[in-house]
Amino acid sequence: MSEIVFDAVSHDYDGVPVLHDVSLRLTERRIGIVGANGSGKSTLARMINGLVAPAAGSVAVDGLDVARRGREVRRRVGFVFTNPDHQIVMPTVREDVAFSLRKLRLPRAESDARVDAALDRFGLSPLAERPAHRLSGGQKQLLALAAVLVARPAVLVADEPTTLLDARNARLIEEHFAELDEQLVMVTHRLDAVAGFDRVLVVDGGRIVADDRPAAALAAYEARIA
Ligand SMILES: Nc1ncnc2c1ncn2[C@@H]1O[C@H](COP(=O)(O)OP(=O)(O)OP(=O)(O)O)[C@@H](O)[C@H]1O
Repeated sequence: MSEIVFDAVSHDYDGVPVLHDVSLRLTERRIGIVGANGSGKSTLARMINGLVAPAAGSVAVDGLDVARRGREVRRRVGFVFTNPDHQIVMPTVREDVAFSLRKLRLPRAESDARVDAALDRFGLSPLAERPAHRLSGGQKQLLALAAVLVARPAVLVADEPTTLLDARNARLIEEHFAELDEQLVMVTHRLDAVAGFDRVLVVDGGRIVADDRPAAALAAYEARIA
């Protein structure tokens, strides 16, 4: 597994503090981040691949400082957004998955094989030639996942990947996440989704207020919101 290290990280947006002196070392395979709206979860998640640069402190992935070695870090860390429309960039499903490989300059046959395998892994092969923007919400999120994982990141960060989905699709996507071999850091409001994870962080007011195995962390969270 990769080692994700937050060292004394604080952050503010336009002078409004949102994270306060967060230090963490994340090495587990499946890590959940839960907490109230506006508590700082997305900001924390986005720092792992440099979408947000900390105002103070530093974040490193496998010893690579995210602020200085962003390109290398982003090769290791894939990111899945809440809204898949924000990351679908090509007209068809197949083209969108293939687009993720463009920078790797792989031989055509290898690139085709990897795209086929990624489509197959998420049940998208029958939709390969369909316009990506006409997929259902659940299918779009599967496409976003396929398009990120085809590049073989070591770590996947997902920021509320099921929030826009109906209950059935949310469960389907969560099942896919649960089966991933890649290291996963997932922000979610669906507490059931992280119950089987290795570690759960509870964020409140920009601080990590619980950091434990799921049962203990979720009990601490529920006690706070009761
Ligand atoms: N780009 C931004 N500019 C200004 N303020 C921001 C920005 N992004 C987030 N914030 C603010 O920072 C705080 C933390 O936001 P963040 O998105 O990290 O929280 P969150 O825990 O993920 O919330 P939610 O569960 O609602 O998605 C909030 O008060 C939010 O309004």
